[in-house]
Amino acid sequence: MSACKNKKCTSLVGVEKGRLAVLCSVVPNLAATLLLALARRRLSKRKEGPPPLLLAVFGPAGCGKSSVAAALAKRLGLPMIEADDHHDDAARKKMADGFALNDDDRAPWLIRVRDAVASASAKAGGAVLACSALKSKYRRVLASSELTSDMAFVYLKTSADTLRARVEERQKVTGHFFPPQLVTSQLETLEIDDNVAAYNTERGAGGAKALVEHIVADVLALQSASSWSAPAFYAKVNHAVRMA
Ligand SMILES: Nc1ncnc2c1ncn2[C@@H]1O[C@H](COP(=O)(O)OP(=O)(O)OP(=O)(O)O)[C@@H](O)[C@H]1O
Ligand SMILES: O=C(O)[C@H](O)[C@@H](O)[C@H](O)[C@H](O)CO
Repeated sequence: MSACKNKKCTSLVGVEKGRLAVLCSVVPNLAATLLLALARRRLSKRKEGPPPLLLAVFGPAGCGKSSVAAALAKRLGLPMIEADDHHDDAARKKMADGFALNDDDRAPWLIRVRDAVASASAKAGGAVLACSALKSKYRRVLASSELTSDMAFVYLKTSADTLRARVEERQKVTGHFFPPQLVTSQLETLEIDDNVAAYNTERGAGGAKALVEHIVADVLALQSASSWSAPAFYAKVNHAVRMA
């Protein structure tokens, strides 16, 4: 049996080298045909409409991600996904008992959250997520499926004192499971890189409501110029303090 002579084909084979070589000997130019079909599918998907608007509001406990994500979702007419709803009982108990989650605890949870966002976004053409997503690699997991790859990350920058005060107050008032003593570990775990749009939650008057309007204005400005994308969003906000 002769091996496939198509150069593109040899670059495609990888795992299925043997089987694809056999197929290519039967169907001439199979690899080129497959590549063309794939490119056409991608193109037709893009032509169907604007890319989904996927925002992930993230940061340590108490930064306001649940409040801000809920208001953003309402304002933008999109579903909201709350990552806390996807923690299993063991993880909730661990945190309630005063122990921080580690990478292993968070790994399956991040996949569940990613998949929930993907399915909500596929139905609604976008979604707003509230998720701690403290490390860069956690954010990469959230954006790791085809349907979530356009996810834009909104970081709510908040001082340690404010975080502690908000989490303490919330626990007193609502009996929320997350204890204030875990705020330190949240801050130690937090990693901020260039792939985020950072908003300061403590500057200016108007609290969470005004903050949401700033975020919406930035997003809509890019959308109305047909230039919405996560990198364009980061460049526009560029870590600037938006609550001046
Ligand atoms: N910008 C803000 N200004 C003042 N208070 C705020 C602001 N954002 C949120 N809060 C208050 O802080 C508390 C924590 O907010 P929220 O539950 O939204 O935070 P979170 O980041 O989702 O926390 P967690 O991840 O622990 O659930 C709430 O009582 C909320 O009303
Ligand atoms: O990654 C984590 O450590 C968790 O997601 C926490 O951030 C909590 O669930 C949340 O803050 C409580 O609401």
